[in-house]
Amino acid sequence: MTSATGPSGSGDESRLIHGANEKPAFDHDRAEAAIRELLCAAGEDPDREGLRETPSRVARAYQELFAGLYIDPDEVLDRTFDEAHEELVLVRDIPVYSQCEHHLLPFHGTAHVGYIPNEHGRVTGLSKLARLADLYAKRPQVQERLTSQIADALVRKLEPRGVIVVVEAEHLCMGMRGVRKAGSTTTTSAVRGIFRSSASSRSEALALIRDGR
Ligand SMILES: Nc1nc2c(ncn2[C@@H]2O[C@H](COP(=O)(O)OP(=O)(O)OP(=O)(O)O)[C@@H](O)[C@H]2O)c(=O)[nH]1
Ligand SMILES: [Zn+2]
Repeated sequence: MTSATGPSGSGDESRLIHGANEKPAFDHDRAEAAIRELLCAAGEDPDREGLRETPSRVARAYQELFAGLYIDPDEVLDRTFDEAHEELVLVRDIPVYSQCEHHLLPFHGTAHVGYIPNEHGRVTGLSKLARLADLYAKRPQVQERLTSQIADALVRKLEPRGVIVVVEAEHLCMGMRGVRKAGSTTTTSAVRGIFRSSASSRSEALALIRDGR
């Protein structure tokens, strides 16, 4: 298992998350022109009937696939509440669809996100863990950074005793091209706090992630 416990990588968000009056947006027209150009580069005729709408359609699709660039992760976790619970909270098998930033091809699989609340019992809604995974996935990504960004956002907002994130994914850039190892999967983990310092806490959480009991 690759352990992604380092800093959150090169995903500098300050470029994209501005103040409320200055919302950055996906440039649909520019993306559309780029896709048209790509089709031309491939020797296709972008004006033939089947392709006529394609540049605009692909631009809309990428707007959706990269939507996570324009959402502030801290806002997703803004609504926290106190609940007297100081044990593990774990959401398993969150489907993730992302794109590797090297080839802009999909990698997809599941994320498992767990944390132990701090002594005040600061927790967030379960759906927010899935929203967090989703928004970081909807960016040009590498799996290691996706994994640690989810963990670091939870550390920032919940100040929990520990966080564990495991992502298992198949990269189509390794399947449909290049080395052509379809079906191979990559597992990455990010552990923070008690899950980093205590091997037994980490093993317990990993067993729950693996078996669900
Ligand atoms: N660590 C990591 N590597 C990734 C991820 N997604 C894709 N890659 C790898 O990024 C690497 C890019 O390698 P390059 O040699 O620059 O590109 P390439 O010639 O297209 O490489 P091949 O895929 O081996 O054909 C490849 O080894 C991919 O498998 C990811 O999430 N994490
Ligand atoms: Zn790739």
